[in-house]
Amino acid sequence: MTDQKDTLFKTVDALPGSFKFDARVAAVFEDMISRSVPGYQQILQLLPTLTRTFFKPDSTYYDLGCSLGAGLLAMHAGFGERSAQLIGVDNSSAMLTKAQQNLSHLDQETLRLSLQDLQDTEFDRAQMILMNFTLQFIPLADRHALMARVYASLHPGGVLVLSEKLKFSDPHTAELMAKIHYQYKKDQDYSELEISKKRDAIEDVLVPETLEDHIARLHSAGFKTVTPWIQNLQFISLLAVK
Ligand SMILES: Nc1ncnc2c1ncn2[C@@H]1O[C@H](C[S@+](CC[C@H]([NH3+])C(=O)[O-])CC(=O)[O-])[C@@H](O)[C@H]1O
Ligand SMILES: O=C(O)C(=O)Cc1ccccc1
Repeated sequence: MTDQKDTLFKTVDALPGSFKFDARVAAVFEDMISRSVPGYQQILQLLPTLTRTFFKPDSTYYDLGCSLGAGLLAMHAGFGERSAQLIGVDNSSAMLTKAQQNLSHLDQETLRLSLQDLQDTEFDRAQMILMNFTLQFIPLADRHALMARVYASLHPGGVLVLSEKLKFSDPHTAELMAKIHYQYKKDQDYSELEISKKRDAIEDVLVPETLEDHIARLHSAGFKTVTPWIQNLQFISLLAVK
């Protein structure tokens, strides 16, 4: 996947809560998420291994909020020579157009991309469902119902991979993590102005929750085994097995 450097907030004015997954974001998204989310590449690197661990021939692998298709590509790498189906869902046409290009080498039996709101998506039976930093954009009140439908769609023994930005209930921990993440962004060549504009733009659009709230929701949706498998600062990835 090729991509431009993310200079969006060097030029764009950021009104509070104005962040959208439009064409300007899609054009720089790979660079944006890699330079903003420590450990994003690590998750993608481990996904083929996870896919092989849970692989079930001819079953379905979802990426909900698939953006440019990075997670679909990583799961496909885990298929090896074996056949299975990938379904990517995203409600941003700018993202999905680029995903189509990035995944154009996959045939129609292997890949389906669906331009849809997750809230309106009916899920087929699946072996693995990836939600890599997507639930955080779903309205809080709708999250439980969505996770209950995700649980219902999985085969017994199937796995949900849920990656999210965390909120911390202890203010000292919250401040510490925010401080290191701020430095991380500066180290990635974002200016202080770019960082503060992005923070304003995603306010109330990306709504993080605590680890405890995520774990409690996953258990109440029915998952028996729920565990973090990767964490970098406030960016965590959980495994939930049915
Ligand atoms: N209601 C919704 N329905 C469908 N899609 C949605 C919805 N809300 C948001 N999205 C989509 O969810 C994606 C979230 S980005 C995921 C990164 C990717 N998983 C990756 O591994 O590269 C994460 C981030 O930007 O932090 C965007 O493409 C939105 O259009
Ligand atoms: O930039 C941030 O602070 C984030 O929380 C990550 C992010 C990455 C891509 C789009 C929106 C938020």
